[in-house]
Amino acid sequence: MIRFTDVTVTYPGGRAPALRDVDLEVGEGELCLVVGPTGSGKSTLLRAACGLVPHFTGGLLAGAVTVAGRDTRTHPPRDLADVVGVVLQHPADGFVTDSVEEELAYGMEQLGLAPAVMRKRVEEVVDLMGLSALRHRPLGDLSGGEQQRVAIGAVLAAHPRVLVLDEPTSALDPAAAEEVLSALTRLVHDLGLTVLLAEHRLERVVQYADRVVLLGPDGTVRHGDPAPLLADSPVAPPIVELGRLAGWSPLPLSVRDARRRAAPLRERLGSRPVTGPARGTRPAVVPSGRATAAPDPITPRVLLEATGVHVRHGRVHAVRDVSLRVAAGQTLALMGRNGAGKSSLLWALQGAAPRSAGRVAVGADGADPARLAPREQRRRVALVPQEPQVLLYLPTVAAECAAGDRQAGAPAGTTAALLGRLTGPVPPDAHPRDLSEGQRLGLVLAVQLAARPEVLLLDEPTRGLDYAAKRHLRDALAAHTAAGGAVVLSSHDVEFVAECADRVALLAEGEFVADGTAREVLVASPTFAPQVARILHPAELLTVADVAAALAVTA
Ligand SMILES: Nc1ncnc2c1ncn2[C@@H]1O[C@H](COP(=O)(O)OP(=O)(O)OP(=O)(O)O)[C@@H](O)[C@H]1O
Ligand SMILES: Nc1ncnc2c1ncn2[C@@H]1O[C@H](COP(=O)(O)OP(=O)(O)OP(=O)(O)O)[C@@H](O)[C@H]1O
Repeated sequence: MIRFTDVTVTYPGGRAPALRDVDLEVGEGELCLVVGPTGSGKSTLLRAACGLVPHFTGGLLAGAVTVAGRDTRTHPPRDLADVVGVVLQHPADGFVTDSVEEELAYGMEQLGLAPAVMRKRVEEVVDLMGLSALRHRPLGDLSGGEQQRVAIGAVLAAHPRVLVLDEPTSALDPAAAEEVLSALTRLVHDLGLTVLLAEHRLERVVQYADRVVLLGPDGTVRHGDPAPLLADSPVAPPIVELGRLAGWSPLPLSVRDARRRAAPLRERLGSRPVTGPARGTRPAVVPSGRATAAPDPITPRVLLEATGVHVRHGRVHAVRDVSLRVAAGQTLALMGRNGAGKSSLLWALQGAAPRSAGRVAVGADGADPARLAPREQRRRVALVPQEPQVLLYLPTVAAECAAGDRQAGAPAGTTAALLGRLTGPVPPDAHPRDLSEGQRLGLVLAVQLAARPEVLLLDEPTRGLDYAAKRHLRDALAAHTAAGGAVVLSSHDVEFVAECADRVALLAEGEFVADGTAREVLVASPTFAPQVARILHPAELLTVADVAAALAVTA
């Protein structure tokens, strides 16, 4: 269905090809998963499969790509629209209408389908993607995850034979991701849909894949059955890392298979009570209606305190009467369904979003961040938003890094060094617009980390980041809190939260419904438990590092 013949892609100004000598055939009815480190060329491969490379991105494509027998050199994307549906990394950029229902119908209108057919198909995707509560909403008002689901629904409504999806679950909560992936798998199995899908959170998708395409750092690819390919892959989900630690062969890729293999390991761990390191014993959420108590003298300095915060967007009450307190040294993760109010709360804490009620105080003098001068505000509380590119405005990576150093009063090279640690080498003369998703996020994170604000707020900070980059980010955040800062992050990435948060608070419909140590909240949750906790339950371990440490103790 999709064929790459000896394909090499070179971008203008690129020092090396982004893809090199790729030969690949994806058969009809196959779900093919594209994996690889940050910036390794996954999006380039996907864009080549639907003709966007080189027709829209520029650059040079040598070799040939055919989709359903059509050569992309002679068939630009508009000539492929009847067979290929595409959702790229920023679904909102692809929206062409104003409301959810219009967007679901738009692709079909372009194909000239009869109104009765369109009507029926809109109902089908509303059910398939769980969009009934959103169908009359304006697109501009949707949360990140809501947008992602609408974008996937809109391409499915046109009944493509091939679906190209770039990180389709990156903004989805774990339950929504599972629903969307099962729906896609049904279409693959029952209707022969062909799916080419790139994803960093392999723990979410690998069990659905028929085949994996693994990109190397030099643009070359290997492909084959998922388990043998992942056995020595540099990018591997926790289940594979655990399998490697336990010496399982062949590697199980689903939690169910791993649980079957893990009985001896559970027994070994079960010989004494095992829990991971105790982190985050200090509550962050202040129960509703209770005045926040004055911190006692041994409590670390409170850096941010919110009391009774309420955020409304028109008729939507996104955050309701939320109180929380974040102290120096603390990393608090906000989790919850798509649309639960996490981004709205983060913007309210930073001061940019209008609060309809409540108070936010930062720093020793308890100043409201919304009233501080920009420079002082940035020193006390900084936010990396869900769409981080909005903070980038200079023409090169080097210029952004230099501005970051200047703003932070940090020695020259500080921001660039942080960026290099997070995502590996990034060409300094590249335009930020031309970076891969993970490289661009890495750049914004580096600028904000270099500035060392007292409180760092991060909205979904792992999109586009591979496992190594996430470990570096975890270490950078740990260094930030060890130096007396605090971090509040919102994330659907349960594995990342398990690695780095000491406290987790769950939001539902704008209110806190749970607050506890990462272990208390994650281990017990059917939705938010990381892979290791699911496989080794009842041992209360969250990460592969926790398991290694527990085994060392039991040895
Ligand atoms: N339009 C462009 N012009 C120049 N270089 C580009 C362009 N798009 C991507 N690149 C470069 O090509 C390389 C591969 O980028 P690509 O976006 O395909 O990676 P990726 O594997 O999808 O990354 P991520 O995991 O961060 O999404 C990167 O080094 C990137 O900087
Ligand atoms: N500008 C807006 N106008 C109207 N409603 C909005 C606006 N922004 C957000 N909302 C709604 O407020 C609610 C909370 O949105 P928010 O973006 O805070 O959720 P979230 O928990 O961050 O979601 P996600 O996990 O999908 O990013 C959602 O129902 C969303 O549709």
